[in-house]
Amino acid sequence: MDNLWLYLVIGVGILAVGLGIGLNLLIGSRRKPTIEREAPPVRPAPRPAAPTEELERRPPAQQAPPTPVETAPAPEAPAPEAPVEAPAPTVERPESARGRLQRLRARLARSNTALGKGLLALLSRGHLDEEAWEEVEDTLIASDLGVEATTELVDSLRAQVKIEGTTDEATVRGWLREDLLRLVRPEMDRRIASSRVGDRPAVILVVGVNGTGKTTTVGKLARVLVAEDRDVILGAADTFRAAAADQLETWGARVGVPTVRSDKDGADPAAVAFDAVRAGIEEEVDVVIIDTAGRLHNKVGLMDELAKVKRVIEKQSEIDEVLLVLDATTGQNGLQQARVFSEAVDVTGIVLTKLDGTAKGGIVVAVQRELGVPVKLVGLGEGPDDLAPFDPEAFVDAILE
Ligand SMILES: Nc1nc2c(ncn2[C@@H]2O[C@H](COP(=O)(O)OP(=O)(O)OP(=O)(O)O)[C@@H](O)[C@H]2O)c(=O)[nH]1
Repeated sequence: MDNLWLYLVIGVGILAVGLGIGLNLLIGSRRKPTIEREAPPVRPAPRPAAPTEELERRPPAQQAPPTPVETAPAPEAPAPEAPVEAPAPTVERPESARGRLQRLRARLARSNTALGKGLLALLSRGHLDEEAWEEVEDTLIASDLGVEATTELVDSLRAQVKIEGTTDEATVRGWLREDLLRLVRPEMDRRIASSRVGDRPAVILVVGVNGTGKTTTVGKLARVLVAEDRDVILGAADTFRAAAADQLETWGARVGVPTVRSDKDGADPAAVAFDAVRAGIEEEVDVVIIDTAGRLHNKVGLMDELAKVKRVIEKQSEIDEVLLVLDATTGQNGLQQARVFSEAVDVTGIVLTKLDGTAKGGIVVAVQRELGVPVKLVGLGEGPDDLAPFDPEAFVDAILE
């Protein structure tokens, strides 16, 4: 009988220990996945599968390899855990740069319809007296074409009307197209430096006052270049506005482009620009694009800072392109900004943003005359692919549509 009790006690003991171990295992296996499921680092995102060999050869700098995570075993049937590939973060393949302006032409036409239609209506009226010519002039001035270009255009039109003696709409449209195109200067070189120069990347510095769309433009430009199969690195040298680096990084991550930045508020922008160019050289990318601050305590401070950024970059590389971003809706203000910036840095190209929201397309001509450098890109909306290479013919056709 005593033995029976002893066996019973030992039996219950073994059962309890067994149950305890079993429970522990079960709870343990359920807890584990919550730790492992932590999101893998996604900064910066890898580039999308690219069709060219070049892209495969040169992954972007600081690219994090996909972190293997372990899947959680099904609770009902615990099975050995097998490592699997983390799902690749979605990286967008931006729209090709070619033909973007054609797609966006309707927007340009819509906002400049008053200019084109107004001019054509005036010019094909039949008898063109002084008052009518004055109206033509006013329409052109209102489009921000500038006095000089307006006078040239009106003189040319008057001469043609006098010689040909006709104001037939199709004929007038032809003259206008020719004259406007001449003013927009289709012969200017509008290519953007975006190919490696010897053994270093092309370096693009983007400048302009705050609010013109500078950071957005850098992000959109990265997309244009990625669509052209370029390897790009961004430099967030706008350290004045804390959120600018985050904004830029987000733009880059969407297309798998890394951003060199400082996490310190108010860090030295020249140092960030220097680091970005160094990363570009080390990673053998095609192009480094550097965003700069547009606001400082005063104009002199801003220009001094820009000049310093330029000097520091030039310690390791030439700057191949300085793009000045101007808001097309600001008219004379934009021209004034163009003057100030061109004194601090050699502007090589202009980006005119917000052309979708203004009838002042004439600013293209005015700003090119002011600086003697071409408009290379135009912003026609807030969408990620709403930045297009400037095409003089498509532009003039949109105005006269
Ligand atoms: N409609 C329209 N909006 C634009 C265009 N380009 C930029 N924007 C808008 O303009 C606003 C300002 O853009 P940002 O890129 O933040 O301006 P920023 O010049 O970098 O400003 P700071 O960083 O303060 O110097 C944003 O709301 C953009 O979406 C454009 O071509 N069309």
